[in-house]
Amino acid sequence: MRIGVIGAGAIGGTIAALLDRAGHEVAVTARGEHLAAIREHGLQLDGGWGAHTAHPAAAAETLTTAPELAFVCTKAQDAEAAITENAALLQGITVVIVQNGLTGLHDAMRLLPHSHCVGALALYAASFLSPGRVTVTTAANTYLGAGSGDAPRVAVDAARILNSAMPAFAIPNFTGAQWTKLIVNQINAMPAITGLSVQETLSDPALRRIVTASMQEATRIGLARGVHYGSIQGLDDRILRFLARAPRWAAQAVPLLMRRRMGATPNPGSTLQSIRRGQLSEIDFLNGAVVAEARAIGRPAPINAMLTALVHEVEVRGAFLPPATVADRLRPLLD
Ligand SMILES: NC(=O)C1=CN([C@@H]2O[C@H](COP(=O)(O)OP(=O)(O)OC[C@H]3O[C@@H](n4cnc5c(N)ncnc54)[C@H](OP(=O)(O)O)[C@@H]3O)[C@@H](O)[C@H]2O)C=CC1
Ligand SMILES: CC(C)(CO)C(=O)C(=O)O
Repeated sequence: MRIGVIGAGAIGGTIAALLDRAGHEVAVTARGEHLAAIREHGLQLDGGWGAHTAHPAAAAETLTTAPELAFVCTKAQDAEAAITENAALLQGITVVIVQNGLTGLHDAMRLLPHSHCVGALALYAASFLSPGRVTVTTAANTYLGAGSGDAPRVAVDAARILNSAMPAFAIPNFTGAQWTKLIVNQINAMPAITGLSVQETLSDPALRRIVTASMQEATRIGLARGVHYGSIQGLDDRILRFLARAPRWAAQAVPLLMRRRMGATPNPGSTLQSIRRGQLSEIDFLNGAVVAEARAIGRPAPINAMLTALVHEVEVRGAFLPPATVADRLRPLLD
């Protein structure tokens, strides 16, 4: 099958390389040194799903061939430009938006009224730390769907094709699963602020306390918005309702579960990876989304607001903050 991957970074690069290994005809878009490296040496994947070098047709911005199925795998802030650039080629086909945050699928549907848009949540973790090279640090499922009911037929079909390359399944209540992933992504901010891996930040009691508090705050906002959390990554509506009201010492079981599922290979998280590359991060679509959802119902989300502000501070200063400084800055907000 002819498959296009728009934004072949950590997540898209993994999808592209594994679909190539499964025998599909893959074309990608990428930029700068990464694009040059893919053209010269191929797209090199290693880590959790083994090593493979793919040689996809690679271009900046616009796919070179019309795909029969496409994946959009940019960071949230780049998705609109990437989709618009490729809109003509995406008409009439299924387009899978692999993105954290709450708005990716909805925005794609608006931009591509003549395509079949499907959302996807990658539970695997991947690092794109040097041009042309992607490492899978945690191998795990990808879930596809749309809306709050059963998965639409196009999601089932797209999941079956992706599943030829990596574990992928269609799920019901995709909207609720996006919220569950937003709670999981509360672990992204601390590495971006401190420069440490996700595992290191969750192993530090003071930092874990903050992550637990931000997860609890985010979960309560979701519940106040009427969210029924979807079941992914060992979490579901029942566990997240527990997280929302549990004392913090008990609630930390959730970030500790995240750490255990991640395994031992250090995972910087996708937000820290952007910062290390000197790019603006996706934080406004992660902790920032919680602040926006809270504002919509006239509630504050001070911990998520502070974490968003600290990530922006690191983006501007170009220097990470020591864990003790982060703990001091958050202390007044923790009860
Ligand atoms: N990495 C991970 O482990 C996980 C990430 N996610 C989510 O998946 C999504 C993708 O993240 P990730 O793969 O880490 O991001 P990356 O930054 O690694 O990859 C995105 C790629 O898209 C490229 N890109 C952006 N805009 C365009 C464009 N207009 N044309 C061509 N290429 C473009 C970027 O180039 P450039 O670098 O030049 O901007 C980059 O190479 C995010 O929403 C993230 O939160 C979800 C689960 C795990
Ligand atoms: C869950 C996690 C941290 C896995 O890498 C992720 O989704 C991300 O990096 O954005």
